[in-house]
Amino acid sequence: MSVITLENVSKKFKGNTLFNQVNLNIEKGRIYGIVGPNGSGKSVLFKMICGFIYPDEGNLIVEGKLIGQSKNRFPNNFGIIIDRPGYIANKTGFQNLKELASILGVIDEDKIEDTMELVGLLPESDQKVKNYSLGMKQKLAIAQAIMEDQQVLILDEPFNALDFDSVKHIRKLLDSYRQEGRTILITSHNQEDIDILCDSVYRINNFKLEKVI
Ligand SMILES: Nc1ncnc2c1ncn2[C@@H]1O[C@H](COP(=O)(O)OP(=O)(O)OP(=O)(O)O)[C@@H](O)[C@H]1O
Repeated sequence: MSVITLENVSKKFKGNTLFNQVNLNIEKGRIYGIVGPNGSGKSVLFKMICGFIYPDEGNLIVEGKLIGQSKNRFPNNFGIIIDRPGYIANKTGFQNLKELASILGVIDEDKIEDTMELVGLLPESDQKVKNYSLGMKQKLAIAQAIMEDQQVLILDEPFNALDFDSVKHIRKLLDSYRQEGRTILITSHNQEDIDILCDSVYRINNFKLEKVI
């Protein structure tokens, strides 16, 4: 079953072409890797898929709905890491996640605590996010992306700043999500992450997505 479809999607910024007539089909229950050099458009691709920016041409269809129309500006139920999330620096990790969880109101405090433990953060810690290390901030980003059991995860560099054991742990977690039937898109500059996790890999090349695996 196709979860995300790109049909002839093109995108330019100030005359600089990033994507030209790109087609892509993302199937449920698989992990996809998007690779390419710095500045090739990986984050822009993810932002288009999430409805944060719109293609100049072409269609983006998520679960059968055309993204960008008034009622479907953003896909529902995506867990997203793109760029650095805007945390409230003076609050703890738990308080930040609680604020985010209050938007949809579908999870309780126990679920937030469980998710924090799952990614390797201490829910009861009174440490404010402004004093978090880079790796801890990354774990908090992962926690917000998964805490509501989001069925599609769009993860731009999810392993950034994580230590070796944490990388192994998060890889296992993503693998278990795939087995549950969730769909995951990741970028990584670490080829090992891509090789270990991904069922399909696409490289941005010549303004297209070239299938590598
Ligand atoms: N809102 C924007 N306005 C103008 N140019 C933009 C905008 N967003 C991205 N770009 C440009 O698009 C290009 C692709 O950026 P993008 O962040 O997608 O690269 P990337 O492949 O994710 O790179 P990296 O590997 O460094 O993370 C860059 O040249 C960037 O400057």
